[in-house]
Order: sequence, then C-alpha cells, then structure tokens
Amino acid sequence: MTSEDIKTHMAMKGGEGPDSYVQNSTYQRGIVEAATENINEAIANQFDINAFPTSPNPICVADLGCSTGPNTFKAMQNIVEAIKLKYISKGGNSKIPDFVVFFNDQVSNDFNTLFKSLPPNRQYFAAGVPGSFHGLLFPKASLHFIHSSSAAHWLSNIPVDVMDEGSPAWNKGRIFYTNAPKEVKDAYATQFAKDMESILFARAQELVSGGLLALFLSGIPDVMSNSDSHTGIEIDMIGSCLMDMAKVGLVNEAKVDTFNLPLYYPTPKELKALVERSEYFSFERMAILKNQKKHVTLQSPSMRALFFRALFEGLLVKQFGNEIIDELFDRYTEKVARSSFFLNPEIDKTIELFVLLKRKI
Ligand SMILES: C[S@@+](CC[C@H](N)C(=O)[O-])C[C@H]1O[C@@H](n2cnc3c(N)ncnc32)[C@H](O)[C@@H]1O
Ligand SMILES: [Mg+2]
Repeated sequence: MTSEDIKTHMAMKGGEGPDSYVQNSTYQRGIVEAATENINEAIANQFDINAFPTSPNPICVADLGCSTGPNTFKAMQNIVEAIKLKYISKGGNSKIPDFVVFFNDQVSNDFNTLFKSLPPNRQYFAAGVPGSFHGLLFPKASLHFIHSSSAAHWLSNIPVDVMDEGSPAWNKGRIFYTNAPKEVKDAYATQFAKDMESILFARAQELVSGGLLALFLSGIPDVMSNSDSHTGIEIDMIGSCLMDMAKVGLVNEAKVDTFNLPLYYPTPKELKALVERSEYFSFERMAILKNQKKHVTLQSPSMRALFFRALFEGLLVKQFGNEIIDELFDRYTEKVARSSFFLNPEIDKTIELFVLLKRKI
C-alpha cells in the first residue's frame, strides 16, 4: 500500500445504499453532536470577529475530511450559526458577512453524493475542495475557521519499516499495530507525528492571523497499552479473519503481511506535545469528549461489520479484490458475535480528543 494507493482508495463507501458511509456514520455523528458545545465555546471566547475585515469579504470555513455527509452538514451549520450569533451580539452595527464553506476530502470521495444532499436552506455558499489535507489546499491567509472531525487520525502513509521483512517493525500476519511488537506501534507513532506536522504547517499558511483550527480525532487514554483499546481489537479482528481466509487459500497470506491500515490513535499527552511544538499556533484548549453513540448505534455484530466496511472497503478491495469482501465481513460478524468484548461495553476505551489552536499574529 503506497501513499498514492491510500489517497485514491481510502475514501468512505460512497452513495446512499445500505453499506454506504451516509447510512453507517451515526457513530461519527455522535462525535459531531458531542463537539457542538466545544465549538460554541471556542467561537464565543476565542474567535475575534473584530480582527477580520469583512463585508464585502466573506467569512470562510473549511471542513477537512468531510466525506459524503450528513455529519459534515450538521457541523458546518453549527459553526456558521455560532459565528453569526457572535456578529449579532458583539458586532454592534457591523453587517453580518456572507459565509463560504469549503468541503474537503480525498479526490476519491463521492462528492456527487455530498453535493446532492447539501441542505437546501443552508446559510452559506458551498464549494468542494479535492485533495489531501496533509498538503496545501487553500490560498494563503484565506480561511477564518478550519474544522475536522474523525479524520486527522488517518495517516498519509504506512511507515516503510512496517512493510519491510528485514525490519523489527515488519507487521507480519496483522493489518494494524494492536497486538503487534512495540516497534510496529512506534513506527505508526512516528508517522502520525510527521503527518500532524504537515497538517499544522499547511493550516498555518491557509488561516488568517487569529483564525481557529478545531480538530476532533479518536485516541486512547494516557495510561493504557494499545492492545487495551477496543477499537484496536476490533480492527485487529479484521486482520485475524483475513489470516483465517489465508489458511484456507481464500486470500494470499503475503498480501495480509504487506497490508496495513493507515490509522493511529494518539493519547491526549502525545497529541498535546505534537501541537505545542508548532511555532505558528497558540494552544488554546484540549478536551476529551464522550461519544454516547457507539453502543447505542452499533448494537449488533452485523452493524459493527457495516461500520468498518463503510470505512475500510476501498482499501481492502484495492489489496485483496472485490470478491472476498462479503465473505470477509460475514466472517467478521461471526467473530464479533463470539467475542467477549462485544458483550461488555466497558472494554471500549476509545476516546475522542478535541484540540483548539489559534493562528498566531
Ligand atoms: C470517518 S470519515 C469522517 C467524515 C466526517 N468528517 C464525519 O464526521 O462524518 C473520515 C474522512 O476523512 C477523509 N480523509 C482521511 N485522510 C484524509 C486526507 N489526508 N485528506 C483529505 N481527507 C482525508 C476520508 O477520506 C474520510 O472521508
Ligand atoms: Mg500487515
């Protein structure tokens, strides 16, 4: 899996069918809902409307890794409403500006589905921006507020060592770093650190002075080993289903060895250290959100299978072909149903991290 493969195959399952992201993203919706309060506070306390010359210039907002909807619409509506409210309450006689919302995702994202379902009564002009958020996406100093939810923990690349048979970080027989040797986890952590640096560098160019960057991403608590993470175990189980299939000749084992998922779950401490390193931003706030939705929305093993299928199908098809996907997720559903963690929600240690950064003057 090269970085080019990731770019072109990572997008969530398009369309609006039963296994699409649109139909299987209530979990991520829970994060957007839990974030509302943090966003409102950030805009009320840290968004300085007097610093931005508006009218006739619009306020520009971007959502990075927006996917196909509908969660992005809810997030963007909330941001626009909160900024408008600020103009009404604090702006004196100044006119409420126009708003432009830029919806960003990888080129392989199903933007047609996104555009078709844009809310008809939206209070903003909408545009799609294709490309990776690890690079520059917008002109210099053109954005006032950048938001990203459930996306910044996706990596741009698989660390080379993880795919190198001669390295101690060679990830044989697994597709993720959960339950892998420490070297695998460390290689993933290094890649995440690099990617975060690229994200911050690019955003620093694009934001106006005083502009805000609000990132929401999945993580694990500070005191915990990665194998305790429920999410990690569940992803690991996709790998173990693939290995079962390799044993009976349904997939090529070498392909499992070289396949690895481009995701990393940082701890709050780790993330804080990385963002504080940036010379362009002041660190405003960090919080841990509680997503109430996982166990409400993913009640059955088959719903969990659909959840992961909507996320990973593109990458899995690229590596293993389309023919194995139904069988893989049938096996996965059975494995989840038999596993003890499924019955015990307490094992789920995944947390949602929020960081708020402000572009320095
Ligand atoms: C789980 S979805 C989240 C979608 C939406 N933000 C939500 O909350 O429902 C993650 C999205 O991030 C996108 N993504 C991941 N890495 C990206 C990158 N480097 N550049 C642009 N989009 C990326 C994926 O394509 C996917 O659509
Ligand atoms: Mg592997």
